[in-house]
Amino acid sequence: MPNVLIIDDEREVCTFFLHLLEGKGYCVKLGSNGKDFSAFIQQYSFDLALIDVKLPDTNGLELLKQLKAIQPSCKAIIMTGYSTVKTAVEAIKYGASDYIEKPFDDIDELEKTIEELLDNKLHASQHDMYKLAEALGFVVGMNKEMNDLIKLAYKVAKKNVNVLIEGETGTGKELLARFIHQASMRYDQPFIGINCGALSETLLESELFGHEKGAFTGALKEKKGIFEIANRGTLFLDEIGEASLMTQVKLLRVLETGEYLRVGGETVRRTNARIIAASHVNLSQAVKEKTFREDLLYRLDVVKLTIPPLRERIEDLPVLVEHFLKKLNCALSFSDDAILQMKQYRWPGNVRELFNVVKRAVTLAEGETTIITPDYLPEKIKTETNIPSVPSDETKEKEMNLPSYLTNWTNYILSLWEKNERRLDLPRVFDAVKDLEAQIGRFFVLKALKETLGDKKEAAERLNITVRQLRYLLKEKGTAAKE
Ligand SMILES: Nc1ncnc2c1ncn2[C@@H]1O[C@H](COP(=O)(O)OP(=O)(O)OP(=O)(O)O)[C@@H](O)[C@H]1O
Repeated sequence: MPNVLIIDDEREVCTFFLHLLEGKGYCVKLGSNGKDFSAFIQQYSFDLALIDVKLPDTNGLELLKQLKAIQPSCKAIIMTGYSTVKTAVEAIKYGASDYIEKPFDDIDELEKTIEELLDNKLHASQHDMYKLAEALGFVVGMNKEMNDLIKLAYKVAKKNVNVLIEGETGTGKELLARFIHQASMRYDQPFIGINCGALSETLLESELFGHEKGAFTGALKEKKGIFEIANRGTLFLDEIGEASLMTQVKLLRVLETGEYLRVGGETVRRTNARIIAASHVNLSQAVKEKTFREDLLYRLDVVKLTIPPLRERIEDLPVLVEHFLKKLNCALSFSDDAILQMKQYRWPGNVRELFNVVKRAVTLAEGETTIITPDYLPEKIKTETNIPSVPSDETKEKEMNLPSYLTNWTNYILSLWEKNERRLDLPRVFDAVKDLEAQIGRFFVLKALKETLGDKKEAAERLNITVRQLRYLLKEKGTAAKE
């Protein structure tokens, strides 16, 4: 019989779950604060915990972290009010299986979610997730960050929240947006994309909101905007960072109220389109530079998904190449050294650039050979080598991705080893070795900090180093290397 823990300070919520779950034969424990949680978690082992975000003495995220540290196999659902949806999405990143919004208006859906978690159907739904990605030609690969990203995307797809996708050009932002649309309840409604950078201000406004006849010179007929066409579907606002400040104000109004006016119109119209916005520039930075409105960013990034650049998931290059060869219907293959060379390149144009390189190589090689060697690669790929990327401060929270760093590092050293060139820049190898030491130190520190909920002293003790060394490994400013 599954053991379920409910932590909520609203009596009615607790009573509701007690009736619902005891009726199914589950064993239910009720608590109303962090203290109750600690007492129960020491005493019993749970299969599922439903935790409210807002509690009188703590918040649900803290409890979730403790739960995952003490009873990692216990599933968790976070309960939230609409205004705390952002926190709920954070919770999924910390290991919650799902979140539910209060008040609960779809009890059947709620029961289904709970039953699926307890029956371990999560695995089956992940299977569906990979099948959907495959059907859309979206290669997920082995990279942990990409896998976490797609799992989060799949979970939030079913919720009616706006999503912001950030990532360098060509990383697959639009493909991910399509994946979210297909995984959502809106899959049978239109998915409409618009590039906010490609149109002038007036045209963009008229594309978004539509216009009335005679609204401006050239507006000979009335026209529906894409907010109207994508109603009940998904609206993909690509390069949102390029929208003018005026357009941003108008977008903000629609996002706040769901209402808008056609250009030159007076009738207030409503839209129920779900917004997925994408940007290759970092919008928080754009806010600092005053080119993007903070209130609009707040509305858009209820869920933020950042796609890593290809060079940070280079272990997946072979499977992407394989996928593109299939897509091109081509029986050729790449030689090992061609793949190795490609792994050394920085790929500023990311997956799109990779696709173009594969297409070019296939065109050149067809009729000449069945194995594509480095000779068929562009000159820049043959000459440029890529030092394994050092995780930036901004990504340090989410990465925890030691295996992928180690794979990159090993590939890099092996490529130098196997290059068989007469000259080798040994100091570069030494730099890479130094980098390896620093990064491994940092990965262990980040892991320890996660386990100690950010307590630097405790983390340093666990690692047998001083707090000062720990801060140095985190590259905190003003910390000297040695004591
Ligand atoms: N994970 C992937 N699997 C398969 N194909 C991919 C993947 N990521 C990107 N692509 C392909 O790369 C190309 C660029 O992808 P997409 O247009 O989604 O990128 P983007 O980030 O939206 O680009 P931009 O910033 O230039 O708008 C497309 O042809 C897409 O199919």
